[in-house]
Order: sequence, then C-alpha cells, then structure tokens
Amino acid sequence: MAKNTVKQDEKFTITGKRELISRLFTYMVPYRNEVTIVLTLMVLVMVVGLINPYFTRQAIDVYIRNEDMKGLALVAGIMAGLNILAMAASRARIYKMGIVSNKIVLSMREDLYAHIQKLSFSFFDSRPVGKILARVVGDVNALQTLFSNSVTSFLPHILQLAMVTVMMFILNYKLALATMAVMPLLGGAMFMIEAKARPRWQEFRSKRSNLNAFTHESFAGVRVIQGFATEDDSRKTHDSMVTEMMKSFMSAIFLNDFFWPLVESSWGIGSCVVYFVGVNLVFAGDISLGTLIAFTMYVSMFWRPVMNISNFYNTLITNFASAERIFEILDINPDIESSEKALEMKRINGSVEFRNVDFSYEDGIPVLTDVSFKVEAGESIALVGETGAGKTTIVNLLSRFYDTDSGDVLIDGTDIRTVTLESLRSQMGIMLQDTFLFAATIRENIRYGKLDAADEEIERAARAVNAHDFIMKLENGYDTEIRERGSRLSVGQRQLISFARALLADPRILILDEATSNIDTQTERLVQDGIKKLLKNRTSFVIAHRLSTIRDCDRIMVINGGVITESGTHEELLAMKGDYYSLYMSQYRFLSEGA
Ligand SMILES: Nc1ncnc2c1ncn2[C@@H]1O[C@H](COP(=O)(O)OP(=O)(O)OP(=O)(O)O)[C@@H](O)[C@H]1O
Repeated sequence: MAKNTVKQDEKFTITGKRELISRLFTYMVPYRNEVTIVLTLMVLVMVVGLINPYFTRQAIDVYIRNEDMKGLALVAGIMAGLNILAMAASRARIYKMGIVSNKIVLSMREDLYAHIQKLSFSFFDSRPVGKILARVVGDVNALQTLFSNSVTSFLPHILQLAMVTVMMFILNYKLALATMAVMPLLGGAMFMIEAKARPRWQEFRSKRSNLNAFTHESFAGVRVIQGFATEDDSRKTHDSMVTEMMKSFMSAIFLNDFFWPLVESSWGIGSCVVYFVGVNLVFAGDISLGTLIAFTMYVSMFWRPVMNISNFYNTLITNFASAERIFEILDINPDIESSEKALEMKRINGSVEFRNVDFSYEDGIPVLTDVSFKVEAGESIALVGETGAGKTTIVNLLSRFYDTDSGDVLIDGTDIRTVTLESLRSQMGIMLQDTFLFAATIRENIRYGKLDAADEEIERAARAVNAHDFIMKLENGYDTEIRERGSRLSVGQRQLISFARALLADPRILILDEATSNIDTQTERLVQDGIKKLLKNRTSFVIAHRLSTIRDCDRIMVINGGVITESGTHEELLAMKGDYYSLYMSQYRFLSEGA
C-alpha cells in the first residue's frame, strides 16, 4: 500500500460520474418507502403549483371577462384550499426528508467505521490517523447535504421540470421551444465547469485532510512540542497548511461561483425570447393574452427547477471528492482476513512454531529471513536483540497482524491462516509498551479483557497483579475516570491496570512488550511481581528490557538482523560468548538485577 505522510497530498483518481452516482444511490435503496412518501408529497405540491396558472387563465379569460363574480370567488376558494394543503404537504416532506438523509449518512458512517476496523495494520501504516478521521467525519458530513438535496431538490425538480415542459407544450409548442432555446448553451457551460472543478475540489479535500492529520498529530504530541519549546514552529507549519487549504478552496469555489450568474442570465435571456415570441403570437392572433400570461407563469416554474437542479449539480461537484474518498476506503480489502474456509480455533494449549518464515513490511527490505523455532506450550520466551532487529515483527506475525511472505506460523500444529482471526486473537493477550487505556473508568478498562466479567472477577485480577491497593486509594476506587489514554495515572499504574486486563482475559499465549520506563522502586517491584503472575502457566513471548524478566523466562531467543542467532538460558548464552554476551556486556550488565 502506498505510504502517505501528514504534509503529502493523497493521491486520487477521478471516478466515473455515473458509477459514483449509482453507488451513492444504493444507500437510498433501503429507504425507498420513505423516499416514495417524500416524492408523493412533493408531487402533490407540484400538481397544485401546476394547476394554479390554469385557474388563473380561467379566472381572467372566463370569469373576469364575463364579470362572473360568483365563479371568480369559487375559483379563488378552490385555489386557496389547494394551496393550504400544498403547504402542509411541503412541511411534512421537509421533516421526513431530514430524517431519511440523517439515516443514510448514519448507515454510511457505520459502514465506514466497521470497515476501517477490519482493515489490517498495513492500512494504518500507510496513512496518518488524522487523515482517516477526516474521511470518517468530514467527508461523510459533506455527503449529508448531498443526500438531502438529491431527494428534496434533484428528483422532485426533475419531475417538476418534466411536468412543466409537458404543460408548456400542451399550451403552446412554439413558446415552449422558445423557452428552451438557451438550454444547450447552459448545459455545455456546466459540463465545462464540472470538468475543471472536480480535480480542484479533490485537491481542497486533500489539503484539508493534511491539516486534519497535522492538527491531530500535534495535539497528540503536544507534550513533546511543549517540552522542546517548538510551539512557534508548529504554529508556522499549521498556518502555512491553512493558507494552502484556503488557496485550494478559493481556486475550486472560483469555478463554482460561475454557476449562479450562468443560470440567472440564461433565465433572463430565455424569458426575453419567450416575451418576444409571445407578443408576436398575441398580435398575430395565434394565442390569447390569458394564454401568454399563463405561459409566463410556467416559464418561471420551468426555470426554478432548472436553478435547483443546477444548484444540486453544483453540490454534487463539490462533494464528489468526498464520495470518492469514502468509496476508496470502502474498496480497500483487508490484507488479513479470515479465509472463507477458516475454522474456529478450539481452546489451544499454546505451542508455537515458526517454519522458515520470511517477512518484509516493504518490498525489497527484508525484516525476517528464514526464521524457524519451536516453543512448547507454557514456555516463556524472552526475545532480545538490538533495536530494529525484528522482535516486534515476530510477535506481529504470531498475532497475524501481518502475513508472512513465505513460511508458516503454527499454533498447536495448526497454520494460523486456516483459522478465524477472532478465534485466534481471542486466545492471545497482547500488551504493548505504550499501554493503551480508554477514557473510561478503571473498572471498564479492566473489563475490556473479558466483557462479561463480574465486578468480583475484576477485583480478583487487580489484586493478583498488585493493582488493587493503588486503585482503592483513588477518589472513586474502581469507578475513577482515568481520562484519555489514562493520562491521570503514572506509567507504572497504567501498566498494572493493563496487567489486570490481560489476566482477566486469561489468554493461552501472552505477548508482552515490556516497557523500559523509569518507575519508582516500589512500583517497579509491583510491576515485576505482576509480570511473573501473568507469565505463569501460559506460553509467553516477552520483548524483554529488564534483566530480571529475561532471567525469569524459560528461554532467551536472540534476534540479530532478522535472524535468530542464539537460543538458550541466560547462563548458557553467556557461556557461548556470542550475540547475547555482547548485548549483555553493552546493555543488560548495567542494569541492576532488580531493574
Ligand atoms: N510498520 C512498518 N513499516 C515498515 N517498516 C517497519 C514497520 N515496523 C517495523 N519496521 C522495520 O522493521 C524492522 C524491525 O522492526 P521491529 O519493530 O520488529 O524491531 P524491534 O526488534 O522490535 O525493535 P525495538 O526493540 O526497537 O522495538 C526495523 O528495521 C523497522 O524499521
């Protein structure tokens, strides 16, 4: 997947208009009943509008000319009644359409969210989170107007246009043709604007997405920015991105601004042509004055939908880019998914085997080469090696966050590609260095390990990993809100909570990327003790940074340059005087046994 960075515009392709519209249309299909009601209400309003001129002509040519006041009052009464009915229908239509367009956007947002959640790590590697957010939030919002306009403006106005056109031809075909004389010119001009405007709108959305990603990144990293006093630098980057976004917006809107004058002047020119032809026809005795007046009413009824359809077309052009950006994501298939024939993985014992595994994140840059090893169920393995050696990659493959390029990963002798992701991952506990806690209570954060756990189980898990005492000291105990990412807790406390969460999940295989943070000695002791309890009776892979953890593990595997070079106990490996010995001499030797 092509990589994209914060300041880099996303690449885009212009999708066929018809394809895009029909795809957007499919979102309306589930609401066809509601849409039908809306359209029926609109037709009612339209019919009333359409017969108004007929009544007017009747009133002028028949009742006023014959001074028939009774007849005139009757026509006026009927017209008033119908128009009140039309007003009520119009109100109901707006209300109903508001609900439908909101529901459509909601289902699109749900689809997108559910789809993105299934996407593989490689998708998230390929672009900043802020850009994904921009699509889920900003681009979907943009489509709401499009959907509500399409039903309230486009479909009814097309209908209205067709009906008015028929009425005009019935009334007088010469005047009808005169009205339409300017249409080809208007249509041509609009298509030209569209062709130029679409790439500009795409550019604007990309720039806005860049800004979103930058803002997201800089707020997430605000501690680093303030810590290094680089606020000015950040602000300058932000301002220049805002300027770029504004420029791209101005360039796109410049074209769209041509729409209104274009339609209005076509309306004006079209009306002049009608008057010119109409007056000549009246003088020639071809039509009555009432017919001309009635016709001029149709002329404005003809141009109003044209205006609205053009406006909709304008919105469409503006928002095509958003639709393209949403569909682009919906079209990405997860690299990693359960195969159709995948089976449920039964409760595992936890033996693991890597067989001749080759892997690279990016083509041509191998990270693991021909890695093979076997781990017995219940064995604890410390993975050690220089930074960038491939330790995290091994555990990423074991959890099937990525697939191997070649070779197999087996658990209890079963190739992990043949079982469902859910049944595989639900038996694994993964704890990363950067403990992720949600903005919720401590109880809810621990319960994440087992969603149906009772409060007692949660407490038992917390006690087992020594988290209970500090939790009870917080103002609301287990119900204390810990804010986003647990920012109100110390690093050690966050780790203890994540241990409780993992213990509650009771995975058969545990993956622990041990944090190297400097925490006070007392918490450190609690954390070490917590780790020991977690590792007990389960297969575990620890990317170890503490000498104490390394020694507590049953076996140490040394990774160097994407290859496992040594495997054995601390003493055995030291005696070999190989890679582990060098690592020990350069790194671990300086760490006290307790840290
Ligand atoms: N998502 C990724 N996309 C591209 N390359 C990656 C990605 N993740 C890791 N790498 C590269 O793969 C190599 C192995 O990385 P890995 O994270 O497995 O190392 P590690 O041994 O766990 O390092 P550390 O101890 O620093 O965490 C490194 O060269 C790294 O730059």
